[in-house]
Amino acid sequence: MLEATGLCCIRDDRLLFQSLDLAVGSGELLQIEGPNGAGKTSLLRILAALSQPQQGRILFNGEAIDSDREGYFSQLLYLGHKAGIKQEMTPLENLEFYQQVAPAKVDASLWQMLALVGLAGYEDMPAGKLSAGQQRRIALARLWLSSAKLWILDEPFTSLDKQGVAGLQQHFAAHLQQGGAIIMTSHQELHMPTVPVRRLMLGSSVEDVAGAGTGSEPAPQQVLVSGGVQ
Ligand SMILES: Nc1ncnc2c1ncn2[C@@H]1O[C@H](COP(=O)(O)OP(=O)(O)OP(=O)(O)O)[C@@H](O)[C@H]1O
Repeated sequence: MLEATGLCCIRDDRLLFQSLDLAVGSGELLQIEGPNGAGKTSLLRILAALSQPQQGRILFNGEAIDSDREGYFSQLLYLGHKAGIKQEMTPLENLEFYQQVAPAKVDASLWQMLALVGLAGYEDMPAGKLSAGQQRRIALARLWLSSAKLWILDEPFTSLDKQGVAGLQQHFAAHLQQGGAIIMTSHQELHMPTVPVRRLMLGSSVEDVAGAGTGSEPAPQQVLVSGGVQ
């Protein structure tokens, strides 16, 4: 579904990764791991076409993502690590807003959707007054509303309680079973026995770009590649 080759990312004069290849197919989950600052969010944003790599190319179903951005975005759901919700609006209004921006056919009502993500009873409270985990649940409701095939998720379990994590993992499994694909970062170990999880580890060492490619030192850091099925 998504295939990236030769990705290089420099941020703030630092080489975060280079020569990075990855691919995720229908029914697959790719977990991107690495210490703080390794470049996980930067990689996700590049894969979601929200920022540009210094080098490399990314294909979605064989087409460069830049060649048909609208087509790509219609198949993509990106959730950043911030909740990305409207604080002054209620959970229900937030979901109505999502539906307007990216209409998708859903069998359940928005009220049922909120109950599904554990927000029954909070439908009418301004989101800004809810806890971090409850706000996160509003954002995650998009995963139940969207018909996008590819999910790119930055730390989706942040602030969720045990039940929230378990419910989300179940929903991941259903999405994969229906032919979807997921690329996500998480510092958490996944407990999804029915799902083959591949892992990509970004390295910890970063190096000043000024020192890279001079021939005097090996290319800096990383790229332990995905592969092992847990
Ligand atoms: N737009 C930007 N401009 C300058 N530097 C940036 C930018 N985005 C990220 N960086 C830097 O790139 C490095 C990697 O950031 P990134 O957020 O990708 O790491 P991460 O692996 O997701 O970290 P964490 O686990 O802490 O969320 C950091 O040092 C950060 O300061």
